[in-house]
Amino acid sequence: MLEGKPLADKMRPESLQDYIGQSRAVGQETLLRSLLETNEIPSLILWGPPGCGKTTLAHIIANNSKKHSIRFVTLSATNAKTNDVRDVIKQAQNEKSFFKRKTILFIDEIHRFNKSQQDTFLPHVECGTITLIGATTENPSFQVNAALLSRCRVIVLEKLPVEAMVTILMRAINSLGIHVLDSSRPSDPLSHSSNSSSEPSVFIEDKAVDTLAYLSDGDARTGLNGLQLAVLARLSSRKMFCKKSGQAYSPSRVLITENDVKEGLQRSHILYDRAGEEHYNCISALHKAMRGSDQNASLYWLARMLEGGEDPLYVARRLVRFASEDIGLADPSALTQAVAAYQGCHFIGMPECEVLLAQCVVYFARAPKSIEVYSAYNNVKACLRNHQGPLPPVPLHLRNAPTRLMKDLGYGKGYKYNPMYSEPVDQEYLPEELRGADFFKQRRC
Ligand SMILES: Nc1ncnc2c1ncn2[C@@H]1O[C@H](COP(=O)(O)OP(=O)(O)OP(=O)(O)O)[C@@H](O)[C@H]1O
Repeated sequence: MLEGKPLADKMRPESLQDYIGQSRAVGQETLLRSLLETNEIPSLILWGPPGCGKTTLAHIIANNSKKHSIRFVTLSATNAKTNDVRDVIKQAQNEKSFFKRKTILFIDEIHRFNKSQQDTFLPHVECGTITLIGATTENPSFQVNAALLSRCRVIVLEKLPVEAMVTILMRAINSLGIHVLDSSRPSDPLSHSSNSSSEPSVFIEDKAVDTLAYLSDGDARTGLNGLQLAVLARLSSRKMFCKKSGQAYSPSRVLITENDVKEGLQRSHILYDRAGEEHYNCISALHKAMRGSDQNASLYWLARMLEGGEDPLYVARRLVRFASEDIGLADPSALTQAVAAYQGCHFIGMPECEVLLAQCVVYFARAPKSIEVYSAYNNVKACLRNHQGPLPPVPLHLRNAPTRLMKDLGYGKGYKYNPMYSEPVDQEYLPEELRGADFFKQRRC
């Protein structure tokens, strides 16, 4: 059972009965549930974080539709070309006109198709030649053509909660024949049960299951792969031990501990809590390392986040902020670099975009730093916050006077239009009571 395909693939549910959680999207009372049960599948966009069950839900729909002789075709936007899409559409047209058979087209990672590729489906979804099911981890409002989006029902799938993760892991644990040890009743697992088969009995601590469920951060694939690696690592270390000590490898009992699952997770997915504290700790460490001009530490914290599955756009957004907050006018092109890195990440996604972020992070670590604008702006904000009473009015000479009445009220009166003067113009731009304020030197409010 542990050899060959990843455990996550082997455990993929075949029907809605085994599909855990996501009750808001496909619970008993939902519209989608009734549509699926009556096999009235509308075009759908399944939107949710990695490993929450988008592909699985599409597979369940596929199983259902095959029973009703509906064709189900899958394409992945990461490698499909526009021609592949055209072929599928042509085939769907033939099936519809000659055999009256419907086609459901599932496109994984639909956000990776550009807008014109997405346009290819539009008329065929509209006239019912294909029912489109797209899966995406990205917000479809930005990633899917508005016209296509308006013809699809968007189903939002959520990160799987810890309890759902425990259920999914327990299903795998049971199907692998692993025994769960109850930590409230400590006993030696090696004397737990007799074992007459040629396979070793595998035990897992209950707290190891909880830890795995918690650290998988709502991603069932990560959890199942972590479990698989922990079991395989334990079994092979047992074999190694027997080999080294010259003992014959005999059927025995193997215990998977909390540490084993942590190690298993670390291998499949660097231990990193994307939603929790670790996320904020790492981004803060990256920011401080760049501020301190330490290029090695900057790269290290970047890699910790990306290898741990962090959203590259989250990091890129922080870089945009850093460019102005910490580098500012000491190197104004830093902001251009950051925005370009953000757009690049947006275009190509992970893993290709990692080097864009690395380039930007090293550039920032090496760049001269200035907080001049950042501090001055903070001084202005403090000035506004601390102001007592009503804020001063905009001086009349600085006001625009688009109407006669405004002119009559003195708007714009006495304003000196700078391009008309060859000498520096003596003119006040701050309200009267702030005259002489210098936010760049110190607060004066
Ligand atoms: N709701 C669920 N119930 C039971 N098992 C699930 C569920 N969601 C995911 N799984 C398990 O996790 C594995 C990965 O899920 P799936 O491929 O559906 O994720 P996904 O949302 O399509 O992720 P990605 O965006 O990374 O492709 C599945 O093979 C299945 O074993």
